[in-house]
Amino acid sequence: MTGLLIRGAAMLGAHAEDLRVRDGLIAARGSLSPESDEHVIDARGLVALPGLVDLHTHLREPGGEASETVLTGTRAAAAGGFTAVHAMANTSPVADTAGVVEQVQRLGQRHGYADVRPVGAVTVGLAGEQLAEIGAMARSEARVRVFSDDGMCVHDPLLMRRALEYVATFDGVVAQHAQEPRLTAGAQMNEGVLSGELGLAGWPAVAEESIIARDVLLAEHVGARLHVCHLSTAGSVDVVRWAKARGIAVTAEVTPHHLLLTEDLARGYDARFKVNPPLRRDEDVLALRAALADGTIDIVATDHAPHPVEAKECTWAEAAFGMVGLESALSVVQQAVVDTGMLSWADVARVLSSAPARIGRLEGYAHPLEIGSPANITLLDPSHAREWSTADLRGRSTNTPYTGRQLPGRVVHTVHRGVLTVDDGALVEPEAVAAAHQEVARG
Ligand SMILES: NC(=O)N[C@@H](CC(=O)O)C(=O)O
Repeated sequence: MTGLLIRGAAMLGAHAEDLRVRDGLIAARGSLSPESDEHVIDARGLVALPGLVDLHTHLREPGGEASETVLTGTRAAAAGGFTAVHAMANTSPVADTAGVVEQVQRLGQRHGYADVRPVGAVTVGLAGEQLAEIGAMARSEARVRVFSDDGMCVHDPLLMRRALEYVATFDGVVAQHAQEPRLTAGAQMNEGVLSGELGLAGWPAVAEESIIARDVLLAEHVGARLHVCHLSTAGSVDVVRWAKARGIAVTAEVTPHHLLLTEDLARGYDARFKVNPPLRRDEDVLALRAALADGTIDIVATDHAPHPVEAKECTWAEAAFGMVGLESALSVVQQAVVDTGMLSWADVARVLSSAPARIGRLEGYAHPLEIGSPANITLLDPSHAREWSTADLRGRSTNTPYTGRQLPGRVVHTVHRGVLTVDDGALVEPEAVAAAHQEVARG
């Protein structure tokens, strides 16, 4: 089989068409008849989206292979409809040299489930004391464009200024984890009445908002691009809205979980709901949804943060921060903002594919589903609904916050560079994915 014919999918949720995939590209659209060497996919009733792009994934390799690897994480990505992920730098060793980022990128290429774009650390060892080899990572084979100490905030204003100045020279971006460390020492959950009631140290909204306010001003001062990771408060939305109105080159992301879940889930002290930044209040969730709808927030990014069972099945205070999110992202977005009428499927294509690709300077996603574009395609069934369980996960860790929840939508097929990675809801085996990529490469 050298090509694919996808029949009758609703393009970006609008009118139905057939799509022909050849040599890794979208070759034709319209009303098409199958050719003898084509694999035909009946996609009637399915929505066709461009392959999803995650700007914020923790793949854990090297060093954290007990929680996730590049292979298991990209399989989880494919299952969730993603064809590209940006791999965060908080690995062990930290991705702060050209050697580590090249290693991560090559692992992604070898497995073939999704493009893996390494994120480079801003500071050596994420320690916040000395700039990492930013230029070497940018010039490396991995061509790093996104730099982040995610998990840690670049809190020293001078280092942040220097990092912004540096990345501006090659059109890179600093993705800031906005968390003032002094205001969040020992913090366990959102600061408010509930944290007092539960006896858990509070994490004030101002710890996030004050860093964003400082950094948008620094970005303006030096004329650089700033990206703000995982916005979680209504106040952060206000600051970003103000900065954009002023013409500052800032972009912002929200996670699926911050669009759906609130701090009330901490009541049971179940550490599956412990995450950085913490789940906030209803008002924050509504402000984040509205900001995504009006464009103040540019993208949805998963912050997929796998952890081993022992890091979550312990007391709240001892547990690690983080939730897995690649497999559930599209369903949670559908529930929070599509089924509520705030975003169309074309908007979803923007916030989960073309906009994150643009921020990461990733090519091939600018013209979703257009003829001549790389064939990165996600086909989903939005009418499907199911009770979420750990059986829905494809990565190595099970720390999902959605177990027992009704979630809509199901990824039925994922096509990465012309190769099926998910077929009829099931992951395609690694050997078959590798062989199909070789066939595409041979033309
Ligand atoms: N988002 C999370 O809750 N966890 C992240 C890093 C972080 O603490 O931000 C992780 O790497 O586990």
